[in-house]
Amino acid sequence: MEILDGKKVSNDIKDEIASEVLKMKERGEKVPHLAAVLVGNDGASLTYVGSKVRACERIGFESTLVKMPSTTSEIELLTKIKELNQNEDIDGFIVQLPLPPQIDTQKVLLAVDPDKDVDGFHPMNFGKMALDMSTFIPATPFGILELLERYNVDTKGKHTVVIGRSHIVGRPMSILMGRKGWPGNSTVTLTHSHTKNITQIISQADIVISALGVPDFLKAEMVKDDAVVIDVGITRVTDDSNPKGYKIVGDVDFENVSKKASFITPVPGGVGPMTIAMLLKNTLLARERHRRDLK
Ligand SMILES: Nc1nc(=O)c2c([nH]1)NC[C@@H]1CN(c3ccc(C(=O)N[C@@H](CCC(=O)O)C(=O)O)cc3)C=[N+]21
Repeated sequence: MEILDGKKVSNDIKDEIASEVLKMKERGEKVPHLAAVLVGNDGASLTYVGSKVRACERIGFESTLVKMPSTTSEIELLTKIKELNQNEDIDGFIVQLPLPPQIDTQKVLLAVDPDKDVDGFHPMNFGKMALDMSTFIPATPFGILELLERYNVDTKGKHTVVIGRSHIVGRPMSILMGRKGWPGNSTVTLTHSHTKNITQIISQADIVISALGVPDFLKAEMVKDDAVVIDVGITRVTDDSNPKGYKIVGDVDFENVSKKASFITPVPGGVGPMTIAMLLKNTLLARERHRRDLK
């Protein structure tokens, strides 16, 4: 069994981006600028956005954190998005999800300028992704592809089973794994809460990507020998022995599944850190495109 070490690979990627930023500075160019909008003060969201801003600082990006109260109206958020769309200095921005219930998430995602949509959540970018056009690929699926690539995991002709059909992980992942090229050329089954005989389907998978959010869902008995197991789950559970008072657990019973798997991602230290690295990569891409457009 080999661990797909997202912590290490994400650090490699951040180093690569940092050296690109250095070259930009040497050429006297503007460095990439990422903005993040956080509505409300959900604990997990604060942690993630904080990690994104810290990562920007580490690699030499400019970053802006826009904090708005949980009582923010849809109009107020849409106005802020318009501002960010028009702000020439900002290359890319994200609106951290989930949003409070008074705000229609679909309206918000549609309002983001597709050229600044480094999350890849705008329908235009989602469509381009499905059609193999150059675009921003959502950071979590992008991170999983990058891990598979850097560890030379063979995906051609393999049966990939994706568990969960969320718009930000499961659905795009199912599309990406079936695309031409590598990592791709996989035969994909997208499973969800209405899937019949899900355990039987999972047992046939060469590659399992679990994006469910149910701790310990995936057990060793459910996976084939030598399966590749990607754990996208990130559930916080209380843990009094941890100074933070909680720990992060994935969907996979790592201790037992790892004995059977050929490759496996840990939680923490797997897909999570990759998500942040690929958001930065998309922001670098946005900066480069933006610069070319200005010429
Ligand atoms: N517009 C938007 N874009 C997102 O990309 C987005 C979002 N909204 N909403 C929430 C999810 C979740 N997400 C994570 C990012 C990093 C870790 C991460 O770094 N996890 C660490 C642990 C971090 C911890 O200690 O909490 C790890 O797995 O090792 C996890 C999850 C991005 N998301």
